[in-house]
Amino acid sequence: MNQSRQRQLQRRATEVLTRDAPWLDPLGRRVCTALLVRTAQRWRLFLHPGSPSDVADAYFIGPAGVCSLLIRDRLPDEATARAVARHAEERFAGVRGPGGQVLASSALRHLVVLPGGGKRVTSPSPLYRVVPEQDLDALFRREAAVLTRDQAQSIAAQAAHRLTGYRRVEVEPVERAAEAPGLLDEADLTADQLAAAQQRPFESWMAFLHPQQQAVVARNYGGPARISGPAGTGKTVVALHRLLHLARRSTGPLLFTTFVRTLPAVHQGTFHRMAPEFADRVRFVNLHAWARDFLAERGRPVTQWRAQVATAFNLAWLSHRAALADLEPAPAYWQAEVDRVIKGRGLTTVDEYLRVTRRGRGLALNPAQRTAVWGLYEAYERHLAEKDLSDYNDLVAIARAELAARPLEVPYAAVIVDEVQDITLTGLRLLRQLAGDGPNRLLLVGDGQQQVYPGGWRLSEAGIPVQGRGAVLRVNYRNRAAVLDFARRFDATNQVDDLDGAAGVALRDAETANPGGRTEPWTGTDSELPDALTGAIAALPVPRGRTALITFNHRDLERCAAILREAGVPVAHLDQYTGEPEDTVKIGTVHRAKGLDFQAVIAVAFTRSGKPNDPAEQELRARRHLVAATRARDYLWWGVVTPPADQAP
Ligand SMILES: Nc1ncnc2c1ncn2[C@@H]1O[C@H](COP(=O)(O)OP(=O)(O)OP(=O)(O)O)[C@@H](O)[C@H]1O
Repeated sequence: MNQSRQRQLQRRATEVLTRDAPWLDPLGRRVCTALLVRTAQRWRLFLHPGSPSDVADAYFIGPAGVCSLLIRDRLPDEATARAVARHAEERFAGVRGPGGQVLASSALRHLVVLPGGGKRVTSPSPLYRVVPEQDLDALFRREAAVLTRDQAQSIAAQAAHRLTGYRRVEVEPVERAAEAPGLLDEADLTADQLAAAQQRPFESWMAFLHPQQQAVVARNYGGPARISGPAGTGKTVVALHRLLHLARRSTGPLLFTTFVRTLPAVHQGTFHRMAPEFADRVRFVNLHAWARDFLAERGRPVTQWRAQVATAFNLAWLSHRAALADLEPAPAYWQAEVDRVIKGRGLTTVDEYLRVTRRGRGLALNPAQRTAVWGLYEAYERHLAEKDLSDYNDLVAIARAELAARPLEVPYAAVIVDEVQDITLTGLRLLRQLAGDGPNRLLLVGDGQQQVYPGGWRLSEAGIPVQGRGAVLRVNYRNRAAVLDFARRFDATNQVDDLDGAAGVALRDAETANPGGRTEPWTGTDSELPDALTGAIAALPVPRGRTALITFNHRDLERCAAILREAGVPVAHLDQYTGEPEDTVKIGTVHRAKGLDFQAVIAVAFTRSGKPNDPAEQELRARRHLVAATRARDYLWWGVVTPPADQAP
């Protein structure tokens, strides 16, 4: 703000406060003057008259959200802080936004403003942030914005009716001159800034939620809980809001984890933008990395050599394939059997394997065949042991044993697991061990229909009872209607009974929130693909940087990436994606793209000649296709590459 304008506004603010808020002490007067100046730029300030009590001294509403302020010369006690937070939540509960949405409780910020000049104080309570008066400017920084100007105005208008006992104060704007860069004011939330925000995986922190989403965020669960719902219904959004809700109500560390290596960094970015004060308390990390770090800290580092682990399986396969020769599936099927069924379920004897229900595996195996598979597994284990190797399942098993022998010194206040459908049964057991049994400590979030790895389980098999504590979301906010319609065609069966018998919702039954959208199917041969793909990129209806190219295995990804590079299209691998905007097409397999959002998606599926797949493989493929298609918000280009006519099956 330029200096003469600033001085004029300050003069006006002093006059207004002398007239309308005579009760303010010197600190209150200084702080309120600084805030009042901003009301000329359509921030809103409400002051509570009289001596300090257990409600906020002021509410300040603008792009940085709804801030309740205690302006004091010392920190409040815990009871006062809690009463202030409760009062704020009650006053703003049910404030409406666009389309019947409600203000998320996480858009409320509780601040204690202390006099400047002293040394910096960290908040002793998770309920509020301490802001020295000289740091109030931080509220006006661009990065602090969680509301658009219109949203803030609408909330302030509703607050005026709800904040009985408060007085609204404001100053008249003075003529605008050139601004110092970096701070937010009236004209700052322009299309430019919103466009920048939209490049992030979430358009911004969702300040408004569906009433059902907000209820799930704030609910008190008596034990482990489960959020389910089809693609794009806001499960991750709810999980992140829940994380903030829990962070404000606890003091210990929190864990947000997934099976996928690349997702935590993206969600960490979103969470840190909204709640920087909790950056140090929440760990975002995938489950295997957590286990590896945990074991390293305990002086038991586990080194994994992926290529050598693959060799161990290949050697086992060579010596045992004859026993499975009558059965059709390729080695990858048997590798998944060992990985997801035998080791992933923690089976230790052949008898257990003979009895187990092999969920989602398609092919029925008789006892002799199961015994043969067990032989394959034992050979694999021998090859691993010979080279002192551990695979991912071993990592989980070693971490579980270590945790059982010596629990965490500082347990997690809560553990939130996203994309839970792809975690193995032993992974779930590890998470249960980590979270313990207390209420609100374990939240599992996911959708069985989007499982991209084979296998399946019931939560009860992991000893995680969620009956009565399951919530199902059903409004799809991500995909425009045309994209959603396209994705619904995939017959993706749910192999994960994630609600333990309670009825879930399939994508087919999801409600759509966004009309419009466009899809473009293409079918052709491999030799026609380069022209089709480069043509699709050239004709994208959205900026290239907001587009992802998704394939269903690495080989196909390499093929498509080579075509794009040849055509001079800059690409960036999803392995390195953190959600920050850049002008490259993001490329990756569906395993890396799951859980993410892109404005446009180009998906390329190769159909290959050979034996028809078994039903389990077909189901898995349908689920992967559904996941890829539902990554697109506005535009989906769906390419199917068929074999040349002389090689057709
Ligand atoms: N209440 C809401 N209002 C507007 N947009 C929303 C709302 N809830 C979620 N969204 C948007 O919908 C998209 C999908 O949200 P999110 O990724 O949380 O869904 P999800 O259920 O986890 O999806 P998936 O299972 O497909 O990964 C995001 O772009 C998010 O910003």
